[in-house]
Amino acid sequence: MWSVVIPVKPFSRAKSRLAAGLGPWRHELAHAFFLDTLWAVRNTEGVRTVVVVTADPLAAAQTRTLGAVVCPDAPGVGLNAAVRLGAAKCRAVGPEGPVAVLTADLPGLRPQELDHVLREARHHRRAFVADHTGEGTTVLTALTTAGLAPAFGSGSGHRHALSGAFPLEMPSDCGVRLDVDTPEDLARVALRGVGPYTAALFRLRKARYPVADPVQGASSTASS
Ligand SMILES: Nc1nc2c(ncn2[C@@H]2O[C@H](COP(=O)(O)OP(=O)(O)OP(=O)(O)O)[C@@H](O)[C@H]2O)c(=O)[nH]1
Ligand SMILES: C=C(OP(=O)(O)O)C(=O)O
Repeated sequence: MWSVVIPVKPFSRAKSRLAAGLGPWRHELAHAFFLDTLWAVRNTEGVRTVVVVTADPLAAAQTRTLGAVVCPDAPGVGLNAAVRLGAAKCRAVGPEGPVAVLTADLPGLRPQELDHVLREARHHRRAFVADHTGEGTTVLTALTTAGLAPAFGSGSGHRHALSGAFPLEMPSDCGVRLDVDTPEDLARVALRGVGPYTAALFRLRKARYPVADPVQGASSTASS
């Protein structure tokens, strides 16, 4: 059984690369992306413990509501330190076992995809899934929490590979590789299909988002 760590920065500071195209709505999107990621993880067979590392009070409250464990983030220490805090929390709640770290911006993630990734990752001391560009990382796994050695950040896919993590091959258009950083990423994942929270937000705000509406399938256009 797997432990999963999901690091989540405060929604008010999230998705700066979406600012140009989406302005203040990016914070709502970051929130919906997190909920869809957490929902998919919680519905993945073989996942026992989910630890969300965050300083955001709303993310913390909804983490508890969805039956996951909150690990308070230390302000200003950055993503890799947050991942290490989450790994330590997994050890604390125990028992020690395999752990996967997922970014919280995977609104197209499907439980069966993550199940496949975790089954494959079982064969490797350390493994990762590159994002759809091949440059970043959306999932990092290790058979023990001490073995994670996270190196997230720009170009992390190459760093994880160079440090010995096995690259798990997944189609570039599957949800586990479709993290959303830019408006183009948002259009890509919207066309593929998003989880219930992001889909609901699209319907609510579809006049604001210049992307295909995953529910209607039509292209949303600003109506105001
Ligand atoms: N707990 C925690 N999570 C973080 C931190 N920095 C990034 N994350 C999370 O790590 C994942 C990747 O984040 P980034 O793509 O670097 O940041 P972002 O807010 O999604 O996008 P940008 O603002 O455009 O960089 C997301 O799930 C973030 O919420 C941090 O310092 N602490
Ligand atoms: C933190 C990462 O995500 P991004 O590239 O979206 O910053 C990463 O790929 O390691």
